[in-house]
Amino acid sequence: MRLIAENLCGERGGEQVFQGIGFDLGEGDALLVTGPNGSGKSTLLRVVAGLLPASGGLIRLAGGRETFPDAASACHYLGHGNALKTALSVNENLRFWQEFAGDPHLSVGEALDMVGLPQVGDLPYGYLSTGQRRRVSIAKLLVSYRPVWLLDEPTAGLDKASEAQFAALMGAHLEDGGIILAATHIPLGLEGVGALRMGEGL
Ligand SMILES: Nc1ncnc2c1ncn2[C@@H]1O[C@H](COP(=O)(O)OP(=O)(O)OP(=O)(O)O)[C@@H](O)[C@H]1O
Repeated sequence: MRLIAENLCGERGGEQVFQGIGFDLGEGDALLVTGPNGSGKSTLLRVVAGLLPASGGLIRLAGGRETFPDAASACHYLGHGNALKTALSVNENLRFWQEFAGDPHLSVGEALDMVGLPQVGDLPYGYLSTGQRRRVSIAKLLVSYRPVWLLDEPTAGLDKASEAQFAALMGAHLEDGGIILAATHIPLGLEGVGALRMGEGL
């Protein structure tokens, strides 16, 4: 399977934010999207996730169409917000997302182990610290299978140990043939990955 963007353009509030974006990512590939604030990194990820329409060009999958009818259906999207309910327990939140997304992968307990939070499942999500909340959000990537991970500043709020743990999870996803498209201001601890610089040439 490949994730391909061809001459992709995006806009916000009727204003062109980026244009002419192209990439071709195969199994095991990661692309880091960098650029100044407001250059369109989040907009690009939201277009790929199908949350915003492209204003030009296209995003498509090559291969894997029998399982995933379009690019968005092959993606997990980790945005700035964690999309978890403060009043529900951590387990309830993750069970919701597993049922909603389908394609169960790791169990909720296994996913919490993988993000180093084996003991918090029964706590209300709202009791957790900022970094712990981000780690639960990362666990969402693990409870259902999607080959493409779209990550918007995924390490925001993580301490150094959690950053390293997440780098290992991303590395394992790539080794398993996954694809990562990540917007970030800081290195994510992945080696040999591509780079896309936004905010130049508009
Ligand atoms: N909901 C919105 N309505 C209108 N304009 C928006 C909206 N969200 C973002 N924009 C504008 O779109 C442009 C790109 O924003 P975007 O969030 O994609 O940038 P970014 O590169 O991810 O920035 P940052 O590094 O600050 O996260 C900015 O000029 C921003 O003001």
